[in-house]
Amino acid sequence: KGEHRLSAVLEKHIQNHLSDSLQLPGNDNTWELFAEEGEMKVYRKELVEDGLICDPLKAIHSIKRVTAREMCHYFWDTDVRLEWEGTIESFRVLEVLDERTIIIYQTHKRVWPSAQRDCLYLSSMLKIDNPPVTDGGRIPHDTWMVCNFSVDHNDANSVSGCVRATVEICLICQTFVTPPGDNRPIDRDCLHCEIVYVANVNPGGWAPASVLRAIYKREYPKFLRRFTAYVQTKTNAKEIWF
Ligand SMILES: O=S(=O)(CCO)c1ccc(-c2ccc(C3CCCC3)c([C@@H]3C[C@@H]3c3ccccn3)c2)cc1
Repeated sequence: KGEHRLSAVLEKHIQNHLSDSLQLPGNDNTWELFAEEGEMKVYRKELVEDGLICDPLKAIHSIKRVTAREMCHYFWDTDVRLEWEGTIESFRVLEVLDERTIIIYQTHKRVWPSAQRDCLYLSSMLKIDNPPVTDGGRIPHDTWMVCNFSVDHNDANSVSGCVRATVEICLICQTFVTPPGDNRPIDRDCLHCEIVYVANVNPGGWAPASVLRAIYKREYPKFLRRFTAYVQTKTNAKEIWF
């Protein structure tokens, strides 16, 4: 695993997510369930910082026939980003820190009446070796994570007029395998992946609370629905990638 100038700060973000993002929101009453579709449950908290809506979001979901590595790979890999991400207008990889850690500058489609937003963040994908066992004590086959958090960078000649939003986002995925029994090979029907997606987005500048909360309410469930369906389709005919 490559060491780079941001390895230490990345490690801190990873440890924070492993300790708090894996806490399932159903267990405590601080999270409000605001969208539910089948296995997908989306929770939020109301949080205002300096007058800006920074509502933390946490989603849990169970996706059949895919592995944690496949989910994280397609979430992290910028080659396919525009195939599933519907809210970004453009993005550029500014720097490659190692084979699974990059720095991205992206602009989001403008949401009237607020100004257009851009984001500048480090994105890293990694395998968690000693996986934290979620409650219920079931043992995952393996655990992968993608961590996206805002950083500074000189080369981000930002699009004029954009307000810089800051993000702290994490996707943690665990593969569960139900052996088919009597020595049959494992196929995709034996797999499912349980994910926790957390997103803390600070819009970086004023926008009407009602507009932002409407965006969050619409965009997050849409993103989770669209992205998970994308990975199921993309991997369906492929060899299982643990
Ligand atoms: O999971 S990721 O890493 C995937 C890589 O793109 C990620 C997700 C979302 C954001 C994000 C950044 C800024 C804003 C702005 C727009 C107006 C004011 C806030 C939003 C708003 C919430 C809407 C949104 C929600 C879900 C998905 C996309 N958009 C979201 C960034 C990264």
